[in-house]
Amino acid sequence: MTVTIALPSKGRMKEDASEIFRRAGFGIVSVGNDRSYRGRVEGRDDIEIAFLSASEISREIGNGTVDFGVTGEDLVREGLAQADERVEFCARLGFGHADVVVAVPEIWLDVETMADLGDVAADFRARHGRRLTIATKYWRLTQQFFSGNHGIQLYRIVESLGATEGAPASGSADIIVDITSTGSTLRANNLKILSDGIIVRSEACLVRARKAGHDDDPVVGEIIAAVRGTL
Ligand SMILES: Nc1ncnc2c1ncn2[C@@H]1O[C@H](COP(=O)(O)OP(=O)(O)OP(=O)(O)O)[C@@H](O)[C@H]1O
Ligand SMILES: O=P(O)(O)OC[C@H]1O[C@H](OP(=O)(O)OP(=O)(O)O)[C@H](O)[C@@H]1O
Repeated sequence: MTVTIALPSKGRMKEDASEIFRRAGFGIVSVGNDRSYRGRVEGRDDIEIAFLSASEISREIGNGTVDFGVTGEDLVREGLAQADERVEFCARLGFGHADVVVAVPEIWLDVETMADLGDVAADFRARHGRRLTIATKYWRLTQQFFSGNHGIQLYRIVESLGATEGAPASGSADIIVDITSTGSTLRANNLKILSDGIIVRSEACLVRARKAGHDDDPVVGEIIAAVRGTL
């Protein structure tokens, strides 16, 4: 069987992902020209490389079109329901660190925790005539965290595909759920992270699609061991 590995084709994780595989002994080359979305491993005809965006990689691992991928844990958990049943996080790769967090305006002095936010959400309609609104592109993670983990049901998600941190100041939402790494975008927008408001501490991971054939495939085990050996 040929094992397919999906690697980021662009963006912040591209170079680091290829470098991990090079250190693991898998030298990756593009097939065709530099802009090609297919690659191979030097000296190996049993491994194929697919270059995709980080978010596409989580989807393709989820539906089993590829065997392995390198992408952020946040994207896998957002993209797939019951992620741990469908994929295995084989290794945390030490780059692409970012946290998915709940952040509220700094001037909400009485709101430091999710419990405080639950109180605000419960009173919000009586005070403002509408539900608390959350700007995010992380729908699934937000619903799981608010409704599942914290029993907060009274809120509305407004989809934000960019400049999410600007939503509270512009009035398009009250609070946000978004990714942060240095924290400077949150600070610049006068937002603070709730003390128990970290939803996922993400980094780039080697992720495997759980497929029946993998148990008997020595190449699958070889790839996991070689990548772990670089860390
Ligand atoms: N400062 C950061 N901002 C956003 N994402 C970051 C940051 N640092 C690390 N990441 C991680 O990078 C991944 C997103 O990477 P990138 O933006 O390159 O891909 P993408 O979402 O697939 O791109 P596109 O939306 O253009 O398809 C996520 O897993 C995220 O956690
Ligand atoms: O905590 P910080 O270090 O400030 O990083 C967080 C910011 O970085 C990302 O945006 P970026 O401009 O990198 O691009 P993106 O929205 O395309 O991911 C992300 O969406 C946040 O807005």
